Amino acid sequence: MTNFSELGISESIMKALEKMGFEEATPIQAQTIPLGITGKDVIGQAQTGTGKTAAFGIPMIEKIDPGLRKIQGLVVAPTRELAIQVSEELHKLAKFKGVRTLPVYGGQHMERQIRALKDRPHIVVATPGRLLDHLRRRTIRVGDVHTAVLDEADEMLNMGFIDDIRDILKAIPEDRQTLLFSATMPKEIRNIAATLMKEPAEVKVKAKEMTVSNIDQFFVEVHEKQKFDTLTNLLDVHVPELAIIFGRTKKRVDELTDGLQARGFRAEGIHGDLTQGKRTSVLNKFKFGRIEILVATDVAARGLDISGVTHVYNFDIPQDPESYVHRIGRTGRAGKTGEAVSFITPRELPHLNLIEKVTKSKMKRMTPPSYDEAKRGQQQVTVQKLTSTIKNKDLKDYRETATELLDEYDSVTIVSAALKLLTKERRQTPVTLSSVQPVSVKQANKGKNSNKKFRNDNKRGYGGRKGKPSGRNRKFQNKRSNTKQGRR
Ligand SMILES: Nc1ncnc2c1ncn2[C@@H]1O[C@H](COP(=O)(O)OP(=O)(O)OP(=O)(O)O)[C@@H](O)[C@H]1O
Ligand SMILES: [Mg+2]
Repeated sequence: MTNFSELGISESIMKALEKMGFEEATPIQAQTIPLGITGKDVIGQAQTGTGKTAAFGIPMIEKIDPGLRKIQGLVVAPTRELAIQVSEELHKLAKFKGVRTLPVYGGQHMERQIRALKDRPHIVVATPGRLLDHLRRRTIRVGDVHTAVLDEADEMLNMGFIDDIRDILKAIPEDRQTLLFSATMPKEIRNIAATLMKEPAEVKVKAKEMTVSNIDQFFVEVHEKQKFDTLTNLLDVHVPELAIIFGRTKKRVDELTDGLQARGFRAEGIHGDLTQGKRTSVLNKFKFGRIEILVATDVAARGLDISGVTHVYNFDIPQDPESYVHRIGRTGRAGKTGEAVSFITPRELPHLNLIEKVTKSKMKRMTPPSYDEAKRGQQQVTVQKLTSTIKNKDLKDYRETATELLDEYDSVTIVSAALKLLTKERRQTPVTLSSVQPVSVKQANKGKNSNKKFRNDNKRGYGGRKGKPSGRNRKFQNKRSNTKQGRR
């Protein structure tokens, strides 16, 4: 581990790092911050949850002149929630320097956003579609931007976004510094990236596996029709602090959420068809623990940093290995441990092998718990509640009634009744989900080593926009008012 003081960071940021409780630099930070400060273009790749945000944020903030009230740093991120989060992290890092950051994303009121932009932030963190809208309307000026960052660069350069990103970068002065970061960087994307940069230094934090070792990875072989019961049994046995469950489509997410709620779980869904207000409120509820389960499409797969996520379930196995890496990376962050469980139908077993091969990691087979085991899991939760009440609560108001009860019934009967009352018995409400096609290796391999793979993703509502005009010369076209980027 490296001390931040060895990296040439100025005092105001050092103070911020101390306040944030960052004691030592992570490897990607140690390797890219000094390079970034020299002004070099950097492609940075390191596992999920290892602090890439500060790795690109610190060099960018170092170069900002707070006295110049112009946008000097621009970060582009694939989803709205990520833009908000990155902006918040940069704000924390930059506040003692007097550098102001602003997130700019689709689904937010345009007029309000324009007013906020007129307030002259130094750094803007934006989603591509909304950023292009502003560029076209000339409500954002990027002529003074000296540092451009693509967070989740491989996602941003996939076929759904590449033209937008090219247009955005073309609007920024050529002598800029460009920083690209992600946990995954398929070769074909890296080649595209290089065309947008000036002799980039490639920094890849060496790791045997693409996934972090502090995530325990499991798979459960399960027939499609048994998936839902298996999921609720697992949840009862694991008792996650916070869990994210990934489903393949928006409809699937809605159905899963309804089913989980019917069985008494505090779950809500997030996907691109919800209003931005709803998306924000669901995510906030999850962050603050008012719901325990977030059911999501891949809209929540990249970059989101929510502490307390102990479990990730791939209710549907993702199509591409990169998506697997990012999804499970929502747990096991900043050195914490986590558990990931992927549901695989028998026909999908070859796909599991493919993911393991590409990510160079192994998923251990997990035997799904039975309903009885799930019930015992729930009882254990009650027992814990009961014992902590015995230890910590003043029970004197209840003693007299308890003694009376003991005159009438034996103690085991009374305790059993109390346990029954306190235990969340899952109503065995039958839940039926619409059937989905299994993922096949053939399907997933189609377009491997070409960008078609990403085009397929976009058809699934994986980040691209519908009805998007194509062609490179459509710079800031007027027709593009209703942009839908980031909607999954
Ligand atoms: N040096 C550090 N010491 C302690 N915590 C850190 C350090 N750097 C970053 N963190 C914290 O670690 C968490 C993960 O950081 P971050 O979100 O930047 O990871 P990431 O590499 O971008 O992950 P992903 O690939 O999922 O986007 C955050 O909560 C961040 O505040
Ligand atoms: Mg990140």
